[in-house]
Amino acid sequence: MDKTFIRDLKVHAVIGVYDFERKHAQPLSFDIEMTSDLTGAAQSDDLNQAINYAAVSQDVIDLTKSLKPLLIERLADAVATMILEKYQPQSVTIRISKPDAVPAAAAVGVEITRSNRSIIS
Ligand SMILES: Nc1nc2c(c(=O)[nH]1)N=C([C@H](O)[C@@H](O)CO)CN2
Repeated sequence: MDKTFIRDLKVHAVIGVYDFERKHAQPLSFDIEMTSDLTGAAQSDDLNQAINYAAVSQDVIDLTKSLKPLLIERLADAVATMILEKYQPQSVTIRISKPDAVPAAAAVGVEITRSNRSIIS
């Protein structure tokens, strides 16, 4: 399946369970993969037929800055739901890294995959 991807999208946002994390924004990095058939965009050469990765990036930044979640899992799920509903890929995989959370680690975080079927109930 074809993919549109965003790699290492950097966002500063409030996230975390501890008091000190609620007082200051911290860096996050997103890797996002969206599967869809890209044949229509390729044949038409029309951005409207594609998943606009610049628009997705801005929506991810805006949602992340406004949500201020405790858990990175909640953020990942909210971002996946927004992308599925607004951009209609067949599936989306979101990996979010918190590079400053555990000093001994290069980064910690989560990766989730959601498909359009999984949000239809
Ligand atoms: N699975 C998770 N574990 C932890 C999270 C999280 O969001 N998901 N968050 C924290 C703290 O906020 C941490 O980032 C501070 O070091 C701990 N574990």
